[in-house]
Amino acid sequence: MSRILLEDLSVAIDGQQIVEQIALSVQPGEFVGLVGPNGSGKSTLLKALYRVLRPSGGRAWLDSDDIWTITAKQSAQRLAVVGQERMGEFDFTVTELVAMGRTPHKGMFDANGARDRGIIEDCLHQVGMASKAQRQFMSLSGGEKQRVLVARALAQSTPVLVLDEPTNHLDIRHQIDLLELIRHLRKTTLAALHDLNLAARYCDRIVMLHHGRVVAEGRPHEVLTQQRIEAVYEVGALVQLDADKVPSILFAPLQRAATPADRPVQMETGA
Ligand SMILES: Nc1ncnc2c1ncn2[C@@H]1O[C@H](COP(=O)(O)OP(=O)(O)OP(=O)(O)O)[C@@H](O)[C@H]1O
Repeated sequence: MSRILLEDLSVAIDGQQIVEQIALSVQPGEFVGLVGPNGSGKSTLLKALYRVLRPSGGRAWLDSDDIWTITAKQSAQRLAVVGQERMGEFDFTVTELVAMGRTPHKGMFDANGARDRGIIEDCLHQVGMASKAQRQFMSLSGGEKQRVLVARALAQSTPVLVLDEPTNHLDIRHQIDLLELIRHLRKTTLAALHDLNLAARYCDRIVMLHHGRVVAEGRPHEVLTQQRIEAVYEVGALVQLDADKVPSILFAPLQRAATPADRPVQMETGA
């Protein structure tokens, strides 16, 4: 089990601070959701963690190692990523692509052994893509591609997962399936998520960014309050807590939610 710790982490692009002095931890086996409006710095922060953008200040630790001081191979053995970048022009079958996840565990010329093949098959099953194992990746739908990229990350067999909008392109059933899977795996997971209701239901903790800074951190019901959502996202929000204190949120344009008559339409109970 591994722990992520960001200490005063800042990232600048072209001399402009994009995220500033981020303090954040993900404990072993914890699933932490990174939320915030468009442009708040979620991807930038994650890129500093998965070694695409070098921090301009502070440190990113993986247990007792600064993530920027270990080798790429060591990092890939410990931390798997589903980023927002799409694959280039090269085409592979689904199996070939997921097999790339095994690379950090092998020597340069090692072929996939029976154990690797078993892991690849298992990961494809986990994301519901086993039936398309022989398809060309480029021929898949957006959601199918996303699930294959998740399978590749799982095939890396790392204790840590870093996911940038992993539910991108997925229909609601596959969003739920994926978040159920991530929660069930109990890896140390930091994921940027846009859907606050799903983040509330599946994350152990939520960190909210705004203008490149952490504005709130804690359990979902502590972070996702009406006042905070309205201030940060500039939308009206009605927040209800269930018996387990899991928030569910109804949204509306801010000005329309200001008066009770204009609040979001009540959910029909069917009763
Ligand atoms: N290469 C770049 N050059 C200039 N500005 C950049 C670059 N990459 C990111 N930014 C800016 O940094 C800010 C944060 O971007 P980032 O992608 O981290 O936000 P985000 O929270 O992930 O947004 P979204 O929810 O839209 O994916 C944005 O204003 C973005 O325009």
